[in-house]
Amino acid sequence: MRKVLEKLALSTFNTYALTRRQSARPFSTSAATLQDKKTITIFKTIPSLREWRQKLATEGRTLGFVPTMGGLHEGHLSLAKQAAGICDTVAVSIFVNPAQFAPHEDLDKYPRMLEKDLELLEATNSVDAVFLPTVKDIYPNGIPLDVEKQQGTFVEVKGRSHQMEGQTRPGFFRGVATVVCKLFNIVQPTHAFFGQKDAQQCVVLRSVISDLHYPISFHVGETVREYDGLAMSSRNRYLTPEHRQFANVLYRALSKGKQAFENDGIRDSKRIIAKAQEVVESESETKDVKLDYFSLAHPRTLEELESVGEDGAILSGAIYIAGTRLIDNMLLNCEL
Ligand SMILES: Nc1ncnc2c1ncn2[C@@H]1O[C@H](COP(=O)(O)OP(=O)(O)OP(=O)(O)O)[C@@H](O)[C@H]1O
Ligand SMILES: CC(C)(CO)[C@@H](O)C(=O)[O-]
Ligand code: BAL
Repeated sequence: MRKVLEKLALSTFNTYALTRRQSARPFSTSAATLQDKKTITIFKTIPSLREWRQKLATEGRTLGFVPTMGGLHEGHLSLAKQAAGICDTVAVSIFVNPAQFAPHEDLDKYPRMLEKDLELLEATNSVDAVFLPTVKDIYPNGIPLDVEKQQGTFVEVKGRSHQMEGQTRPGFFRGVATVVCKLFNIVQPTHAFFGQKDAQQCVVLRSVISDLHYPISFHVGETVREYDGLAMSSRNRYLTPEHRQFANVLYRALSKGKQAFENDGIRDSKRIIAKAQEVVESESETKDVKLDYFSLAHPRTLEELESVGEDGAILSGAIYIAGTRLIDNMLLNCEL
């Protein structure tokens, strides 16, 4: 893999077939298995990706797309595997999108580990193409983090972007919707895959697809969790071993809220949220945990609910553990 990446850095070509380390395979591996092994092609420019995409179109193949910001974990890999189960071909993008970070947020320290990411994707045997655009390609006008200074075209989803995550991160969904539209226009997938962990993002992007008439089927993958319930997230890497020990507090809190709904039949929003709050507040007294918000929202409009009705609800929250922001959610009798 290191050789491949060196080649990638040095070469002036646009696309690269990853050479498979066949010599590292067990002697007993059958010819059929080797033939079935996918070869990942890496695209670093928009024209090279478009050329590949056009060829797929002439062959009438479906294309599943998993946009990511890298720092990959099992959550991302599960989306790639889900895509491979549904689509003929799978593309993953890795692009740390400046437009979704506020000036005070963690753009600079966000995990960047391309070599490891490619190894993980290769091991899934689910991915055909990886797209690695540059910031200049995606934002030809530049992309200052201060929204007031930005130039060019941006996509806003009104009514779904200002609450929950959007209250603390006001420009966040504008940045997400904008980059995802750009990526959709470049990659032209037939199917797109997003994780339930980012529930509001799913609702916002489902609206984008429907409002802007993208001919793309939208799929949501279940949240993949660590052994103790902590939702996998690239930002979990920021946690020290000490903080990691209680980082599942948000999961425990949301589980209490969900239990109140499912086992005790409680429908009143304040009472469900109070159950979750109790858990975080009791730990905040002794540990470096701060609650940002809990929300009980309608699964499509994201309006805050007074009580859970027949459409169900998204119970979600965000906390800070020693300054690291973690989000999670549970679905009460609904789907995204
Ligand atoms: N635990 C998870 N289970 C399933 N999907 C996930 C999980 N974590 C992230 N995803 C999905 O992977 C895609 C790419 O997410 P992203 O690269 O931002 O990773 P992340 O782990 O969510 O990082 P962050 O720390 O920025 O929240 C998104 O659709 C996201 O919802
Ligand atoms: C969808 C996304 C890749 C857009 O940058 C990002 O918000 C993410 O990884 O969830
Ligand atoms: N998965 C969401 C990416 C972000 O927090 O920027």
